Amino acid sequence: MSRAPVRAVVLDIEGTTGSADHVHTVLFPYARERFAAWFAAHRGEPRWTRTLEDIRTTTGAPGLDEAGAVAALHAWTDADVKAAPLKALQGEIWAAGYADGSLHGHVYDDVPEALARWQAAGIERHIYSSGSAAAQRNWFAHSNHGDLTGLLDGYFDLTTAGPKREPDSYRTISRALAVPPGHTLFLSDVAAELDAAAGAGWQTLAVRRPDDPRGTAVDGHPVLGDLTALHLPTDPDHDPAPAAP
Ligand SMILES: CSCCC(=O)C(=O)COP(=O)(O)O
Ligand SMILES: [Mg+2]
Repeated sequence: MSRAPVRAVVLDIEGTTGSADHVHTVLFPYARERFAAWFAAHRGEPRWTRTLEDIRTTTGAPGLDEAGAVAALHAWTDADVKAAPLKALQGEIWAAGYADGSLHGHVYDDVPEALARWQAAGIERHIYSSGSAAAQRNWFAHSNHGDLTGLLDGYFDLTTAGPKREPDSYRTISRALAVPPGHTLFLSDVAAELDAAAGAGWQTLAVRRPDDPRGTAVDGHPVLGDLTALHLPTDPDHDPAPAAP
């Protein structure tokens, strides 16, 4: 069965466009070591109150104090829980690390060229990650290949789309993009995310990097080792920039 031409590519970060190892051994510890200092530095400010409230709501513990909130952040980090307050605070702490040059985002060598190829073909390019949209943007703005944000059209996260393993999240993105699901391609290293996207009617392809310790297979999905050979046919019936009426 032939597939509809792709009008939008949506890409995962960790394990797909960038190194999962870099996220887990560089970014996560960087934020983990700074949660307590962040609370101490911002005590009593509106963002301190808002963050504490968000953590209380997410943990279901209305009486949680600052020390309890830091403990929850540590526990979520250690278990890689995709909790929105954790992702927001990680993004804020990482931003300072990018700004002072102590952090960079890792992007695999084939990714900039693939994004540029799709851009030239008039195909939209969006990121969907559990990291906050601000964290995603900073990752690509401060990557090992320089500032790649000019190759990307937008960023979806837990707060704007929802969890990555639920088809409804992909339906939300489809509405935001105004691109039909069948014309949207999702690339990820995680079978459950690909299953959810397929459940929303999207096209899917798995990506498993050769350095991934989980091996090269992704349950039930055709797999690419990189994006070099992913040449997407353009849609002759679709003008990505229609003239104003
Ligand atoms: C640069 S965004 C940081 C990645 C992150 O925090 C994360 O949890 C990765 O989630 P993903 O959905 O990209 O697997
Ligand atoms: Mg991933």
